[in-house]
Amino acid sequence: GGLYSPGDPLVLLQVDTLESSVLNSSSAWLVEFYASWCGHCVHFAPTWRALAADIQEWSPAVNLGVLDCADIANQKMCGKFGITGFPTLKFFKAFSKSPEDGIKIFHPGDSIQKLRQSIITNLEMHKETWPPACPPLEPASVEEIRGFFQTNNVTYLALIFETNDSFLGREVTLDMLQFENIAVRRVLSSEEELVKKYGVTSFPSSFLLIKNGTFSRIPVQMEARSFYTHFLRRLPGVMRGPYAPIRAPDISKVYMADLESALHYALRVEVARFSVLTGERVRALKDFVAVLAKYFPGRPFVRNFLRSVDRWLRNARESRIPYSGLELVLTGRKESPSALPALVTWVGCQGSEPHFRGYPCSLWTLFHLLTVQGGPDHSPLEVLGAMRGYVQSFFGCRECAQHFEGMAAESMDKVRSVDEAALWLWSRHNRVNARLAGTETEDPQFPKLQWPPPELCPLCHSVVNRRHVWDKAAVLRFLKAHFSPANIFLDYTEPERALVVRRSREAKEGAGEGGNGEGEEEEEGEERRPGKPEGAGVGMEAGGSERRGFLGPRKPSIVRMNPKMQELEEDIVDLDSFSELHYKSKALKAAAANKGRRLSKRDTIPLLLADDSHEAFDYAAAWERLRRRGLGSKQLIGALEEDEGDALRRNHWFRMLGVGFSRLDVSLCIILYFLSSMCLLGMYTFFRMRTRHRKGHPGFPTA
Ligand SMILES: Cc1cc2nc3c(=O)[nH]c(=O)nc-3n(C[C@H](O)[C@H](O)[C@H](O)COP(=O)(O)OP(=O)(O)OC[C@H]3O[C@@H](n4cnc5c(N)ncnc54)[C@H](O)[C@@H]3O)c2cc1C
Repeated sequence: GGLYSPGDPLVLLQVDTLESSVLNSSSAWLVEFYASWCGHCVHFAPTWRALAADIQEWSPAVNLGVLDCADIANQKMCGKFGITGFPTLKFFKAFSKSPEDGIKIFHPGDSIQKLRQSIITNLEMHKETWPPACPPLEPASVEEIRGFFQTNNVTYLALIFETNDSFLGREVTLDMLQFENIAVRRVLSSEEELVKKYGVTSFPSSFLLIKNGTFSRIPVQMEARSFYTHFLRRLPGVMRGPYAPIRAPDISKVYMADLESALHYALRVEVARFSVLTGERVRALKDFVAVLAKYFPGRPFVRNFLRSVDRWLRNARESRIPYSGLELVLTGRKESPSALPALVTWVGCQGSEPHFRGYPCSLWTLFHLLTVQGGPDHSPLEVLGAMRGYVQSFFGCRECAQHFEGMAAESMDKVRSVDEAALWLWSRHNRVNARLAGTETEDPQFPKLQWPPPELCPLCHSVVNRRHVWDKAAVLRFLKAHFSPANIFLDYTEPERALVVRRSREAKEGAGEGGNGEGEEEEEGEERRPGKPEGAGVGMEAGGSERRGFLGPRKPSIVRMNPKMQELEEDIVDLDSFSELHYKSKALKAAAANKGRRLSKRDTIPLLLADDSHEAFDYAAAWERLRRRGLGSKQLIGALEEDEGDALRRNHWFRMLGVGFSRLDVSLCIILYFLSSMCLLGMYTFFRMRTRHRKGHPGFPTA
């Protein structure tokens, strides 16, 4: 294997990603071309890795990458980039046009500091093609500082006074690139007016100017990069800007990034575990993709892509499909290859630790979403059946699959309408939530609640005889609104433009294959595409970290444990437990809103694209570990699974709802209108009577 791994904070380039990454990029790139067998490269790797960690905050002004020229697949590409010895470091200015534009940096033996400085020197060589994300690095003038707060919308300006040969100011400027509400400028010791104005006597030293006109010396133990950076990042109001952050997600939204990541993970990781798909798995995959193609309310190019995969699968009549064939369709040149992201990005499903939430959360979200997309005339079991098949055939958590299959076998076939299907899944998911509340799989910052909590849907909850009862009609309305396309937000999705560029590049690479393939069948593509396509790994998983169980205190489940009561009424919790739920959901909201944890885009987990399973983060294994440790809530499972959902017992409601919500809404409006008129009438009568009464008692004091 290569000298670097996906856990390193640099980009592992390959034959098919090198050019698309470093050419025409809005970032500058510094790439190490190495050979894994070369001793110098082995010695140099720790330096390069450390440099990558040291300047990772400089992205996206500049990115660091590596390419292993010893990999046969990359050899030609290394030739194209003029690599003759190893390691070779090449700097590509932003918007470089061709491989020849790479500037060789001749000192691979240099220290990290030297390399860092070399990056700055090269960044400064940009003229009209300055990388858009890179702040100005040139020394500030008196005029610029004088009008700074008039022309820049920031609260703070840090001035770093230094001699001409110092890199400190520029390093701190780049270190602060991802932070908003602050700017950093270097001021040269030769800039006498400013030096005098701030009374600077030693270099380097630095001053913090605030928008309100005040300024003070930055109080640091040492006039050094890390001290400045540490101080500046903690100023009130300074926060990560648009380049890095995934801010605390809003629990009332559904995020497309989660859904697209689920598609990617399901199709390119979970299904990829099987080198050949046969029998049930073929059927399950076909059903899954068919409902995606039909109902996934994605961006148009993603929908096109899903339709083309669906067409391909429908045409594959054999009872065995080698994954390699499907993979060509998923990454193949004509089939919108980049419609699926190459990374998973969890937004609404991001956990407070990498081993929490993520994929299973996104899978639930995806299926809830799909259940509410169909109209009343659609087959009620279409989506649920596809989910059942997918979970049974592919979901890596085998214990989850077993439980889910248990629930499905018990009552899924009693579902009679699309609305019932949505409610069935909602109620079964809540059972799972109840079972898992307080166990090791629960993210302490996202407690497993009975969902939707009152903050999200007050009307879904009511209290009868001091017991909490769901209003299922309201729940259904809520599900339809929450999982409607209008509530899906595109934050942190890869913009279509970037994907289109990648697509057209891949189309160019597949020269000779005219047409865009929309509406065409693709079987002939199988034999022709050379090389190993992206995503070829089997059974690989995201992230470098192992899934750890959270061994926090066991929280009480909110579902009442009395099995007798459950026989009568599902979805009823007692009121005390319900307050607990309420409290928990408050905590959740607080966690989401002000916990102060801003999730970083770097938390985005790059997928291992080779079969690097030793580092792989394997949900199945993790679940197995948890299982062996014992979830401690088996009794609850038993109790819960005994009880049969009563979603189907209130059929008259569904029939009534089946008429359509608009009519229901209109009736509600009329009732409300009537009630408010009655209220007004009542008030009118009351005041009239009072006036008459007063008239009769003139001595009564007036207010
Ligand atoms: C089919 C399936 C079976 C599973 N079985 C197990 C198991 O047996 N053991 C185990 O340890 N883990 C199981 N998991 C994983 C577990 O359910 C969670 O997905 C995981 O722990 C992550 O939890 P989470 O906090 O992100 O929320 P999740 O429970 O994954 O929920 C994801 C999102 O869906 C929404 N949501 C929550 N509840 C509902 C609801 N009732 N209706 C509609 N939307 C809702 C919320 O917005 C929530 O953030 C299963 C997952 C799936 C997909």
